[in-house]
Amino acid sequence: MIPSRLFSARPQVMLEGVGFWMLAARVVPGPSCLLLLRASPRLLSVSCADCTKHQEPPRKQPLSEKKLKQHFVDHRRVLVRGGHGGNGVSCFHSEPRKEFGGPDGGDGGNGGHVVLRVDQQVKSLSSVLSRYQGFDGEDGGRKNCFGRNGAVLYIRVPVGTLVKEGNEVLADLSRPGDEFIAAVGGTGGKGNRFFLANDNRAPTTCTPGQPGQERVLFLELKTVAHAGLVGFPNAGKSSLLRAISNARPAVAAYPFTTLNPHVGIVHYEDHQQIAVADIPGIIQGAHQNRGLGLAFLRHIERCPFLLFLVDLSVPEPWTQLDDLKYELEQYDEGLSKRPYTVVANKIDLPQARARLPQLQAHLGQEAIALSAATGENLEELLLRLKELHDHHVATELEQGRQPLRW
Ligand SMILES: Nc1nc2c(ncn2[C@@H]2O[C@H](COP(=O)(O)OP(=O)(O)OP(=O)(O)O)[C@@H](O)[C@H]2O)c(=O)[nH]1
Ligand SMILES: [Mg+2]
Repeated sequence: MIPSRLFSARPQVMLEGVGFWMLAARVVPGPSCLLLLRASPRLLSVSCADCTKHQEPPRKQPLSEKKLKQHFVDHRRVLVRGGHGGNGVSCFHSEPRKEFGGPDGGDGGNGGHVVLRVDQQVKSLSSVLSRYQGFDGEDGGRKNCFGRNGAVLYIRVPVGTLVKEGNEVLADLSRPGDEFIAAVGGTGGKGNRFFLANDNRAPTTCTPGQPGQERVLFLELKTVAHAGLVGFPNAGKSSLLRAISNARPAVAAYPFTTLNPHVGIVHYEDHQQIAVADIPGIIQGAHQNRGLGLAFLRHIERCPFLLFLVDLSVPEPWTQLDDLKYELEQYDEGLSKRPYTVVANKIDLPQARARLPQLQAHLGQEAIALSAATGENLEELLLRLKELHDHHVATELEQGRQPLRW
């Protein structure tokens, strides 16, 4: 028996449906409004007060897959340069009756660092520019005035950004709020006051500010999620993600509809959130660059557990699992050995339902049979997802690591 209060994915979907019907009822013009429209065409431009009062502001349309594709960037080459240090100043204090007041040139301020900072609101590297120049430090001034330090320049990057210089990995920004100093600001120069010594009471020396550090970094995004959805094209990965989460990847009856990874969050009643990543479909021979190749598999490298989605509507569906595992192994050894569960989709189709016992027999294990389209048996998947998540949390804590939190 499955406790119905454990998760809230279906009620949410139903609530959305209720919202839609309420909205539809409101925008239908009332009879008085129709009368007005028929009576005088000139009144058409004047909206009915009754209707406008209840009309809701137009909702923001979700981005289509095509637009997301334009905006989704998962690697970037960036030139970063720290701010230049301010120059030290050489000058002497002088006032009436104190003609030789000594050196009073202040130091220049330090140049500002350029810092990469993880921001959960940022979903891709598309907002990252190709070059960044940090803020310069201010020059020193008279009367021992020190220049102001350059402010830190923050570059906002998504969770899961890998920072590389050449082949060396410098940082792995996998948690919200993580920061990495990409380029250090130059130090400020010294004013002549700094060089005052017993044997030199009137130094004229001052030093210029140092240029900031400059380097070329390669940023690579590896999506961070708890579960990775792996399956052949058209298996229904995006449909399933839409059914269990608030993500809205495009769904269509042709292969390779999804070209970029999408992350959806499954909300449970105990406020637990599990992130599920839908990645483009894999086909046989993907490791030889067939289909979309395997480059996008980096997006499931960070998923501690996997959901293998098998399409029951095609003959011999069990071969899909072997092929998927093989391709994953080709990409990264051990990837297919992560904790996983097999999900058999499209159970609503009669021929698919008939293949289920055969699939179970071939796999030698239970597969979760469901329908992403009708929502049948989604509860079992949600429970299994929670189990996998709890297991992941327990093993991470056992090994003294912090489990991934969303
Ligand atoms: N009958 C039935 N059709 C489904 C079900 N799930 C998905 N489909 C259909 O299968 C087709 C492919 O669905 P998608 O969700 O786009 O499949 P995908 O795995 O994301 O495909 P790619 O993005 O190309 O890899 C669509 O026409 C869906 O309507 C299901 O449970 N039952
Ligand atoms: Mg898809």
